[in-house]
Amino acid sequence: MAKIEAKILVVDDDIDVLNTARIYLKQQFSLVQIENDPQNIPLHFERDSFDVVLLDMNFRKGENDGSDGLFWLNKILEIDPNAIVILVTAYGEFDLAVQAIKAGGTDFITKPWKNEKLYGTITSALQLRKSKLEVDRLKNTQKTLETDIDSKYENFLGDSPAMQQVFSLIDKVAPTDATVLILGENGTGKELAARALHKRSKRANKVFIKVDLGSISETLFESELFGHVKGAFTDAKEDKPGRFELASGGTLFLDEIGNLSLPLQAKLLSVLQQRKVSRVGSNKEIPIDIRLVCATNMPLYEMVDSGKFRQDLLYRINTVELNMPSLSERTEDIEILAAHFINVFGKKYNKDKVRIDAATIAKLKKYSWPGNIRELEHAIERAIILADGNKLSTQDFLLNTSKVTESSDSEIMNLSEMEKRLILKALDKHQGNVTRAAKELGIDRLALYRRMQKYGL
Ligand SMILES: Nc1ncnc2c1ncn2[C@@H]1O[C@H](COP(=O)(O)OP(=O)(O)OP(=O)(O)O)[C@@H](O)[C@H]1O
Repeated sequence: MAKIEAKILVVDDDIDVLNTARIYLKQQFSLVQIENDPQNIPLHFERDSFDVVLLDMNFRKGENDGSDGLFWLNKILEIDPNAIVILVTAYGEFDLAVQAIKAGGTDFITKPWKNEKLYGTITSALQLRKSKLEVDRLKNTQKTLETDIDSKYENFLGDSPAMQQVFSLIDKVAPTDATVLILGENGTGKELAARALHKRSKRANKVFIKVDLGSISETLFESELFGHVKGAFTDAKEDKPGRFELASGGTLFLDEIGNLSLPLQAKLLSVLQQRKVSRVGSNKEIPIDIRLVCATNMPLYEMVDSGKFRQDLLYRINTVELNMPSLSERTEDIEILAAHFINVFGKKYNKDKVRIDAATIAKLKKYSWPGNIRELEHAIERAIILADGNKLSTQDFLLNTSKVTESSDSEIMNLSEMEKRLILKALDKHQGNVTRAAKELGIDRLALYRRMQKYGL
């Protein structure tokens, strides 16, 4: 039988006990070290890390108050707060065992032990060790992601009156636990706004969990959001918490909420009303403490009128509404946004001397930007890649603006007409290939499909 990959340290002043333990444990686990002087414990930890420490509670002969064991237990936990320590007590020392567990010990075993009992205790302790390390890893990942995102939030830009209104509303609402519904077209910064709300809330030090409801299938919805227990369905190999549980204490951001089908809307509503979830396959109710932020680019109020979105759900999620202006409503921000993206992509592509001239900015301001800031971001990235010298000029932007801008000067064309023409042009250019047309327009495929539907294309 293959040995279990684990490092074990056994500390006991009785050499016979140590040798017996070593002979048995070496057959089961990949690395076993023994030590008869607890003073050497820090040395062992300097040289190695251990998954499980088996620690005798009474070192000095004749002493059995366990104070030595408790001392060394504390020392080990000081060195490695994730250490898993199994205390070894004499038969009948239950009070001592309880004291040790309260002090941070994981489990205890009485001497003399049966090998199977020792094996069982160590293997379940190893599971705990694995989970602790995984939690640590996730915490670190979260921290790294947050540092990334923090720097992004610093760059939530906009001098226009429309954006100043957005910032002022975020400042007012963020410190409350009010549910916020963010409405706006694709690429207008809805996710940035949701993260800004979290960053400025009392929950800023807790997690921010995003769920893209547009990409979760009907079958996976419950398991993804509410979690499942092992065996609840064929693929449920182990217990898994849902996003609601993971977000507890923090903020849950439900993106694309307008894409939820009516049956899923009912399920979501019920959880929001009860503020409790049950994992799939379990009846146990888990209370959830989340700040909810939702976003969509769909016309939710019209959808309520046409019976596609539940009114009661809308009222649960729209305590405060935040409307993200489209880029065409705030063309005065194009200059600072362009400067910002030129800075970002200039660094990325080692072209940090690249500048843009006033004529090109003027041209960018005339364009309708159906994909909003995301489209501007992509357009600048592409222009920087294509630019030959250090100056971005109109030719570096493949915006299909020629016809649109010229005609928009001479005839009155509303935004929808412009958008429709741009979509047609992009589809035409890519022989009907929606993925490529969407990429060119700087929006995602789903967004393009929705717009094609809207214009009956
Ligand atoms: N005000 C802003 N300042 C700087 N960058 C912005 C701003 N708004 C959006 N962006 C950038 O534009 C891109 C799209 O933003 P975001 O993902 O927040 O939009 P969204 O409305 O959530 O999009 P979608 O509806 O497609 O999910 C991101 O890269 C974001 O960093």
